[in-house]
Amino acid sequence: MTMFGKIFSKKTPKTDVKSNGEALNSSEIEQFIKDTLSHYISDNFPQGVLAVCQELSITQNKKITINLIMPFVCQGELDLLAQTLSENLACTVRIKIALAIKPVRQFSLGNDKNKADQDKAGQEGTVQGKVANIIAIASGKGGVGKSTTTVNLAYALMCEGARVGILDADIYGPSIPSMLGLKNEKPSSSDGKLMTPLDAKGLSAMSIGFLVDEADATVWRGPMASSAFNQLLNETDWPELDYLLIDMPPGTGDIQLTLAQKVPVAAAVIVTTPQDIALIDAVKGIAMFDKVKVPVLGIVENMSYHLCENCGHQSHIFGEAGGEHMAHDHETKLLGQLPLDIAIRQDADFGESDIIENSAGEIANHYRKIARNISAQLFLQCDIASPLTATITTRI
Ligand SMILES: Nc1ncnc2c1ncn2[C@@H]1O[C@H](COP(=O)(O)OP(=O)(O)OP(=O)(O)O)[C@@H](O)[C@H]1O
Repeated sequence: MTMFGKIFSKKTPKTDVKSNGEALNSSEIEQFIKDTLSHYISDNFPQGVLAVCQELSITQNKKITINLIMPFVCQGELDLLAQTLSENLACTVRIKIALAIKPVRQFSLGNDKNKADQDKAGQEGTVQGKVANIIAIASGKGGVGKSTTTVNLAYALMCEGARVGILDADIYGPSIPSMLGLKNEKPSSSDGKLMTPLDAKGLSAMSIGFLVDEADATVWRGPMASSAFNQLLNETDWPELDYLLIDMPPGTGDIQLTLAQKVPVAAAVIVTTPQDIALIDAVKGIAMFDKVKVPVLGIVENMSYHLCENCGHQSHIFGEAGGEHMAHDHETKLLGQLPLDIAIRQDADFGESDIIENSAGEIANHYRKIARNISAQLFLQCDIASPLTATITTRI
């Protein structure tokens, strides 16, 4: 299996001049750009960029700007392609991406109660009408860094240009408020019916932790927890969002199964560490989503290695390549690996975000790459317009 992020780009000739020494004219430059875009192959562009691009326009002045409308986040990846084009054309080339992210699934939930919830949500213009795609972030085992990863992936998707919300479904240990720097904050309501989500550096956030004391929530039994969660999801006045990430409670018991069934989830992502006991529970997580027919996009291996700040040595504290083997054995993708890094722990503890402060930094790059893989795989694996599942028409 290939590790995500490797780019398999077909070589294009260095070509600011023709073989006879003449400079390329503007239509030759345009053709060269289109050829490069269609021949660029990576895990997220298995059939090139043009196969998934919805609109392309090119402006040529002193600089060249390529405007693309895309169905998933990819700015960080295509910035690298713009660099290659700049070198090849001996001129500054920028790729500007506008996103047109559509819901990959339509829902008609089975039982009457769910249907009623859904209708109510639809009428009130909340989750069904406003949120394009809900992605559940789950882990079989507790403490593997699921909440930390959810928060950072939400910021990373935002850095890539998406409109993102986060919903803390970890009813028994809502840690998202403090990770977002919103501890002790309360949501308001403009109409006395729907709650306005809190804003965390541009993310729309909702958590049971905003509404009740942590100690009160921990004693809730299944139905109470599940109805509290439904309220959070459907009685929040979500703005228009491309993605709503749900931080699921750890485990694969009844509560998790009920949530996975009740929520109109487009797909799930499993977070694990490379440790054997975490992997065994992560497999249970995959099985749980299979049971309720929610596609699993892949797994994120957290705390994969620690990089010594002094000598740069990589140590695999929780074992090596466990996530990769598991993904292979269960025919899913390894969406990426994250280091065990003190800065990640400190940001989570202090409610800060290096991803927002330093969006081109090393930590941001790790999360942004995984965020792009999630967004692309959701489109490629689940959307009817995906070139892997259907033929699409490209408008150029
Ligand atoms: N990549 C990382 N590097 C360093 N510390 C991390 C990393 N990921 C998570 N942590 C730290 O590990 C601890 C557990 O993380 P977190 O609360 O996100 O786990 P969880 O799986 O959501 O836990 P729970 O099962 O309680 O919901 C936290 O202190 C967090 O700061």
